[in-house]
Amino acid sequence: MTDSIAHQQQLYVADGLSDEEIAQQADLYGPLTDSVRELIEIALLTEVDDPEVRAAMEHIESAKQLLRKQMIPGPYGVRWGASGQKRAWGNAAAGLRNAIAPPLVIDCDPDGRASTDFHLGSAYEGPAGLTHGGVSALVLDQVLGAAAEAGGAPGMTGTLTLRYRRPTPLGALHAEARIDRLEGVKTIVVGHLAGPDGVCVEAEGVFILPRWVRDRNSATVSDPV
Ligand SMILES: CCCCCCCC/C=C\CCCCCCCC(=O)SCCNC(=O)CCNC(=O)[C@H](O)C(C)(C)COP(=O)(O)OP(=O)(O)OC[C@H]1O[C@@H](n2cnc3c(N)ncnc32)[C@H](O)[C@@H]1OP(=O)(O)O
Repeated sequence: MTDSIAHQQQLYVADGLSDEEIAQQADLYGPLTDSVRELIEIALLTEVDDPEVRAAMEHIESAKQLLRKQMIPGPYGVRWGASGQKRAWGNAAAGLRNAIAPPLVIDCDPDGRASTDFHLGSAYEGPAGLTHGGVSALVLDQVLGAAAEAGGAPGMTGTLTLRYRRPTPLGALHAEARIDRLEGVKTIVVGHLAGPDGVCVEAEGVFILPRWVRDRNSATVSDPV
């Protein structure tokens, strides 16, 4: 096994937190993330002058110093609490603690479907006034991956194919996906991203459970993990 796979495995952690402790953490850090996300948008659009910018930067510096006092070494990884509740809070598309994430709140169905209504602000701009194509890919990767996982056939993205049919506006958007078929260890998922005028991006993804997980799942209990 390579060092990078061993490192990756260590970032999937069962930390045994109770649902109550998880809710407390979500209540504490969720609003912090929302506030930082808002700050990104404000920093992008503000037109205040020199003194205000300098004063704001001093406040931001103080906040950074406060928050830096105690930190996990990072990255956040994926964690499970005592009840099996999963926290991918560092996830770039959906992480509760990631201010870069729009964030996506994804509804999942065990029949292998996932959907989300979300909002992209000015921070996700590509062409003038429109959503960046890479951000559309980020959203679709996550939603298609969530459908695969919801249907009990999770995996990492092996291939993601996109067709950008019409420009994607910023603002209120919708994405959805469903498992199309299983081919051995591959889960093929289809989906799309839509704006108010209809489908903007169509997607097909091939999700594959990595070999190291497949090997572990097929190991007997007496085998070392
Ligand atoms: C403790 C729990 C652990 C959980 C583990 C994770 C599950 C995730 C669960 C939930 C996710 C929720 C949502 C997330 C959404 C976002 C996802 C991302 O952003 S993922 C980041 C971007 N993707 C990568 O970085 C992949 C990098 N590539 C790899 O790691 C490998 O290449 C991988 C896993 C894709 C395939 O490696 P192999 O060693 O398992 O593959 P081989 O055994 O050689 O092939 C198996 C079959 O797959 C085909 N295949 C291999 N690579 C393919 C590819 N790139 N595209 C299409 N098919 C491929 C092969 O032809 C073969 O097919 P034939 O069985 O013969 O029909």
